Amino acid sequence: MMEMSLSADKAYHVGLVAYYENKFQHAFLWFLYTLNTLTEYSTTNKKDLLHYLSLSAYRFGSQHVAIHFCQQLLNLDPTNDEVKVQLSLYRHHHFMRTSNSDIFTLNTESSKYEALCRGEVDERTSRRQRALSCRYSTGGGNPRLMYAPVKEEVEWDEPRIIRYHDIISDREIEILKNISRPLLSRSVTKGGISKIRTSQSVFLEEGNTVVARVNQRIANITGLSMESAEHLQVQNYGIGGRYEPHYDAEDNENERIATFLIYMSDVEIGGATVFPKVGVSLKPKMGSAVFWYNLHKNGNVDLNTEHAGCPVLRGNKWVANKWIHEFGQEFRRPCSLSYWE
Ligand SMILES: O=C(O)CCC(=O)C(=O)O
Ligand SMILES: [Fe+2]
Repeated sequence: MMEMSLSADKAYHVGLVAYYENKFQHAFLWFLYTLNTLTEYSTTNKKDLLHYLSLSAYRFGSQHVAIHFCQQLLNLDPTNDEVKVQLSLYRHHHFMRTSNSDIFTLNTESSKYEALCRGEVDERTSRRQRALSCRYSTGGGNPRLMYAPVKEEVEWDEPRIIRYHDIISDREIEILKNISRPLLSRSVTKGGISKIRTSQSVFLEEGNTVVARVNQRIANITGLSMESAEHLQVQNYGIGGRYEPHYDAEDNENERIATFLIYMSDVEIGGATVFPKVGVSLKPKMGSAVFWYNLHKNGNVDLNTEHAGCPVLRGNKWVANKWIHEFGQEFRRPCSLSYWE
């Protein structure tokens, strides 16, 4: 196998991107890699690199590391007054205490999410595995599914996450992609365009027969009313595209009671849907869908349903979201007054 390693210049570039996204610990580690792999052929300027090494250490809260690299910069450029000022600032500045001042060990708040995305966590212990099962389902006796039951697999017990296999054909997927492509635009979150959600998406209205058919199928499978559901949202992620940990629902009236997420592609590497609070990772499988309730029966957000779409590392990811709301489900998923459910 060919040995692949990232050049110093490319690593420097990655470091800069991380730095300007305020991910200082990541940035620092990329800059450190750059420093260790720098050769006479590299175009990266060593002074710039040392400057960013000290800055990212400073921003991360590691005073001695910031001073160390600032000192190295001064050795290389002894007459630079700006660096002298910087160094004295570092020496006298009151540093913010961070939860982890060991800069070499990645330990950020999002570490569980990242570890899940790297495939390093699997909470599916054998005890837990035994609680999981698969079966053919008729959506609770829905006549439309009596002779064509769907393959249902329990992916997780709490929160209950169900995977439905082969619920949409390759042909239907192709049609949905084709009608979406010219309409896609940068996805937004509640606050508008955001670095935490880097994908393109479009809401598709029911006018198209395939869209209407897919919506009807979701109603059949889940047994829920589509009365207050949002339009089907097709979403496409390119390389690096992701959606960082978030909840689909908030504490408002008529919230997103459930999410039905259809995978319209496989992803070669990356792109899993992960639930950091419980440690579950769902691999996109074209033609399958996953379903979960975002709300407890008492209407509160189920805090374990926090989830993310991991960065796509290789390939291209297509999904379609159907967000189903509370209104209309009163008799289909009765509410509970209990604090616990
Ligand atoms: O792409 C995924 O795997 C998750 C998408 C998601 O969570 C969303 O769009 O709300
Ligand atoms: Fe989501």
